[in-house]
Amino acid sequence: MKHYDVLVIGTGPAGQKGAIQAAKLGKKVAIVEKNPVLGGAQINTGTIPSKALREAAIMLTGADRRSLLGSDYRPKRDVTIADLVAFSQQIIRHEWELIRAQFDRNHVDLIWGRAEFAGPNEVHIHTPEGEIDHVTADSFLVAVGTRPAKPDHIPFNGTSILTSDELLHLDHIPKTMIVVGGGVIGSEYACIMATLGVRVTLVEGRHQVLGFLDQEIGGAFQYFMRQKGITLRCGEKVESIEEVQDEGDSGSRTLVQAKLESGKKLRAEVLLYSVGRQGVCGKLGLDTVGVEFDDRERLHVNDHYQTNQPHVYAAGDVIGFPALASTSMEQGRRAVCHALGVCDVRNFNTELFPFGIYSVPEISMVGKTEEELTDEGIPYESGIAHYREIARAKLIGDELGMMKMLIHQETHEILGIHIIGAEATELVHIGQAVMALGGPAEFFIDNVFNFPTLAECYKVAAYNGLNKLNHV
Ligand SMILES: Cc1cc2nc3c(=O)[nH]c(=O)nc-3n(C[C@H](O)[C@H](O)[C@H](O)COP(=O)(O)OP(=O)(O)OC[C@H]3O[C@@H](n4cnc5c(N)ncnc54)[C@H](O)[C@@H]3O)c2cc1C
Ligand SMILES: NC(=O)c1ccc[n+]([C@@H]2O[C@H](COP(=O)([O-])OP(=O)(O)OC[C@H]3O[C@@H](n4cnc5c(N)ncnc54)[C@H](O)[C@@H]3O)[C@@H](O)[C@H]2O)c1
Repeated sequence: MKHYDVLVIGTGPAGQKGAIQAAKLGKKVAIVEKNPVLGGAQINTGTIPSKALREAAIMLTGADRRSLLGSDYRPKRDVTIADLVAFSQQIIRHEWELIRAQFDRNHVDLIWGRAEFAGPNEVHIHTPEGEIDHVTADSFLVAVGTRPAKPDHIPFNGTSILTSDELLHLDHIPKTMIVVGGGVIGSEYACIMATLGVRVTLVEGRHQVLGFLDQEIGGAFQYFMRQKGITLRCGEKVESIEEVQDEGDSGSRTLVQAKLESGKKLRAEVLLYSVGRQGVCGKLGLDTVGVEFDDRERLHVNDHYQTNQPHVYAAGDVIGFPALASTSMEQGRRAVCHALGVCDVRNFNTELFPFGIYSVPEISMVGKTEEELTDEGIPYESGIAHYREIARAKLIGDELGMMKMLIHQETHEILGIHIIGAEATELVHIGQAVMALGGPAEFFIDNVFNFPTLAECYKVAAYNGLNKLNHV
């Protein structure tokens, strides 16, 4: 039986970075993967394919540069989602090779198969050949991710009633689509599909899509969604979903019907069900170690990513919020550092996690929203930069975007950066760095930015906010 210092379960971003960190510390480490491919949701079903689809849709339609192309630019209809996703296959293959090479270079043993605990320090690996490998380790990192929630009462069929994983295999671009759930997945895919000319209706149980956004940005986003032709049904819940025969002018065809609790009936060719994700801990044999999970099969951990059994660590989506590729990587690395007694890992300020939403337009934020600052009684002023005032934004044809900088009224410390528009997810890191280093808004006044760049927004927003504070 092979023994390791650390055994990692799952090759998504949390597992990968945890395994590499253990190897860099000179430990004997193995990583187990049950799927025939490396990289988890980040590479195969989530981040990379959805972003590739978005880029392809934008390239095809010029959607983020409408003011240059004109608003009636539409893609050809004979392109399929699978064609668009094919664009991502090259990137995905490259990522597989990169991960594989990293494991090889760092002497991480890669074991293919499904891992299941058989005791406090023992794991059984059910290999693709139908055998069981027995492995022991001193510490474990559980990084098994999540899967789309698929409640029993929804008649998923993989062709017209779909999860976000299945959407990637759609063999045509539908004319109409219902999206259930206005979280990050629902909002991103609603925008991508609307960009491709699909008539989208989005149903969200709460009164706003992406409810965690600063309300002004959220309001602007909903306005842009409607401008793209998306019908928003907020504050509405889906009661039932079924396939029905529709007798239209062009003959009989099968459609999906969603009945809302309010009694409304919506019909479309395709329905995406994206109301959150579900853990996969049930089949991990965690009872044999005494590790508990909640009713959504997620693990609870302490600040060091330890479960209730100190030698079993967990990181990534399996531990819940914020459930991002970006944060999962860092959690995996930190968990392993703690397991191996490395305690001098530098500041990890969870208050400064950035959020990047790859909708059309892009949205990104770091720090507090206006609503949070008001609730917490922190006095602030807001500085706004509209993209239409920025030369670079005009050059690239985005005159609708905006940046909002929230500035402490007394100390002028930056409390939050909120951006909607082209390159928002890149731009936010300038603000994040200044916030992390405690710089005041005046930094942006004194700093010289390249011209023309979108980064100039920082100067304009800082002037706007500080002028308001000085009653100019
Ligand atoms: C559509 C979509 C878009 C997204 N876009 C973004 C984005 O733009 N930015 C961002 O930061 N995040 C994004 N995310 C989230 C991101 O993909 C996840 O946060 C991230 O992949 C989680 O990493 P992880 O390592 O925890 O788990 P995963 O990536 O889910 O990997 C878990 C791995 O564990 C394996 N595994 C499970 N059980 C076992 C077992 N018993 N034995 C062996 N192996 C096992 C699985 O096969 C899988 O390979 C997106 C997600 C989705 C679904
Ligand atoms: N850019 C990114 O960082 C990115 C992109 C995609 C996904 N992700 C991650 O993937 C995870 C899953 O995303 P998600 O969007 O599936 O889940 P989510 O939990 O973010 O959103 C689900 C939404 O569905 C709504 N909802 C629930 N039940 C409903 C019902 N019956 N009818 C109507 N609405 C209902 C909820 O109010 C919520 O707004 C998230 O943790 C997210 O962080 C991140």
